[in-house]
Amino acid sequence: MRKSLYKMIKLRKQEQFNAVIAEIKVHSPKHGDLLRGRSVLDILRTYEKCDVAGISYITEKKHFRGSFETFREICRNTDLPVLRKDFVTSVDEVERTAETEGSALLLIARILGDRTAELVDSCHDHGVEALVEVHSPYDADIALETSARLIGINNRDISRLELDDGGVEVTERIAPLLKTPALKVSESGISTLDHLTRALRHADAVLVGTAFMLADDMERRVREFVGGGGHA
Ligand SMILES: O=P(O)(O)OC[C@@H](O)[C@@H](O)c1c[nH]c2ccccc12
Repeated sequence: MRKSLYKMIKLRKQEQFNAVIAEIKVHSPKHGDLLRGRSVLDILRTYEKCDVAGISYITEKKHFRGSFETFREICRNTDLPVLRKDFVTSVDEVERTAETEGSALLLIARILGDRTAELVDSCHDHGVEALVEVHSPYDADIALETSARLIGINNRDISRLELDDGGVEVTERIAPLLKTPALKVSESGISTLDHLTRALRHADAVLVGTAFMLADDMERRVREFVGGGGHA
């Protein structure tokens, strides 16, 4: 059964956790190798222990060294919803995602422009949730024209392939423009608890990769971000 990332974000919020989508990021253009000898499944187990809302994995090969096979393996090995990140531009890729246990697919408004709505509909037709990613007021308008129930605000400029640091001020600027019942996810460049608090003032969830992958004590770092859930 495919799990819903949308529902899991809502559930974590109800449980008074911070809704955190944790990215298993194996490589980044800026930091190079982020696995540092660990396995993808080890990282998955750590994230699972920490009550995250979902898992994100980048299948793009060239810049992020991802693989579709690893995405499948992650999906097979967890009960959490899994988001596939890639630079998807075709219905074929939506269909390929729908053949896995994956929950959601990233669609980047900057890349898809006026085809965004069509691909969102195609996701929904295939039972896959769409997370439409925006970075500018122009992208926000595109996202609002779609039926997406999840909108990601990327704090980094994806066209610069992560060579910028990205700032939470992007979320602060764009989120108020998104007048929609869709859930908002602040993505990228969130590395401190201050960034987290600022992002969650405007967004329902955050998506964090690099800061977790670089942490000396990953489990501790993720728990700090997820917070107490009322049990602390
Ligand atoms: O590692 P960070 O700064 O925490 O960011 C994670 C995630 O948001 C980022 O990997 C990302 C956001 N949108 C993307 C699109 C493609 C590839 C990667 C991404």
